Amino acid sequence: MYDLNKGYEVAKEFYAQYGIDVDKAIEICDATPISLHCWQGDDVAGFEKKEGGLTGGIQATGNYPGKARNPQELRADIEKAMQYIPGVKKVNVHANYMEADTFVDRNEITPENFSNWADWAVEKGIGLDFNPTYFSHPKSEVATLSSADEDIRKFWIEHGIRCRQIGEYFYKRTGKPCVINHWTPDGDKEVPVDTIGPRLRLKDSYDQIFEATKDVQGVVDGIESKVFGIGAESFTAGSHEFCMGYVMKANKDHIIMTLDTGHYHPTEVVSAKLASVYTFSDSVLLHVSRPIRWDSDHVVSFDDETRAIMEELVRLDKLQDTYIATDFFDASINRIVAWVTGLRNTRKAMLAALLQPVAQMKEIEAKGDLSARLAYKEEFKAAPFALVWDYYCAKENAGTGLEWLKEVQEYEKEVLQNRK
Ligand SMILES: C[C@H](O)[C@H](O)[C@@H](O)C(=O)CO
Ligand SMILES: [Mn+2]
Repeated sequence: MYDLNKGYEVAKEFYAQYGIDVDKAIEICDATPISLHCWQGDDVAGFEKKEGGLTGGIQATGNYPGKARNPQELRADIEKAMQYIPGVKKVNVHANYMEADTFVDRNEITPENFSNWADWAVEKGIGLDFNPTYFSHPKSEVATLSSADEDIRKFWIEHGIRCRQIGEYFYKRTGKPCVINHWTPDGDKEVPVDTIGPRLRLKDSYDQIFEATKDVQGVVDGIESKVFGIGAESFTAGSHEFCMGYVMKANKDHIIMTLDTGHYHPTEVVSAKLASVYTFSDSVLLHVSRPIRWDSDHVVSFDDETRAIMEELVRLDKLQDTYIATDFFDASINRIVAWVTGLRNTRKAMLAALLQPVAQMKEIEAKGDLSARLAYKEEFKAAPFALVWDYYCAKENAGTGLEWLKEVQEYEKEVLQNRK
């Protein structure tokens, strides 16, 4: 390993030329929570005592050995991954990761089914986020909250209500707000003749869920849209326009938009949407993913779009108002490597964005000096933030360079390979 302190001093000198306070950037980056999604650890399978695969138009492809088979293994793997991810973290749990000795259906889950998650989070001093699971269930085959079958719709409304109660339980146990993401895969292979009926029912279902739980405390609710899913290529009830309309009309602080980086047409980017949403909303839930040609949920990369999202949040001064969560599931590689890589890249993009002279660049733009604006933007693409990143990781004891990889590979040999 090279001399990290020396590297850090050089980087500080570089950034000082532009009036950038590197220590401050690290401090802000470190304090901004990222919510680690539990479902990378077992390919979205969950722990319900039932048979059946992943549905809802999403897919975890690959068959890499060693996935978590029970909640204890999953939490141990998450702990291992968190060791190598610097900064404040939360853990994002899906409703199908409930625990019980016997089968408990989705409309019957209670906080008790998540008490082990809460005990663990309290012990670790972390917050928990939550998600209703409106898929991988016989009653989700046609539709859930937008179903024309009133019994089915009621079943899922009850699931949504219970999820908000569990969110409040997480808040009360951890003392940290619980961010719930509401996503339903409801859609159609062909464009239906009636395109408004499912939306009116979906709206009514969300209204009923929020009305029945209006006294719930400490919960923030993201409404997530999607352009299409496998088997629902032509129509989704929860389209972007629907979800944006719902959030804006609800006009409630706790109901916000979820922007998932894989949920738009391939040429649309979330970085270009943030300012418009923030014109009308005070906060946003971000699902950081990496779509390759479709919502493939590849591991987050330190790529142009992830960097652009973080740059935009910093430039809008909205980093603190944005709930940042990861959402990907790669079953073709070591799942802990997937988590560590994706979350480190998310954090690294945040740090790189914080190491830019935003005030100066805004001033230059306001003066109309568009040539200088371009020169500044380009200059910071190759600025020495990696030296700051390495120093930060070392300071946080989160593994510098690829040190962490060796340790995860050892864990694979000692623990994951024994899982048959
Ligand atoms: C498993 C999650 O609920 C899911 O990834 C959701 O957030 C989503 O993005 C579906 O495409
Ligand atoms: Mn998502």
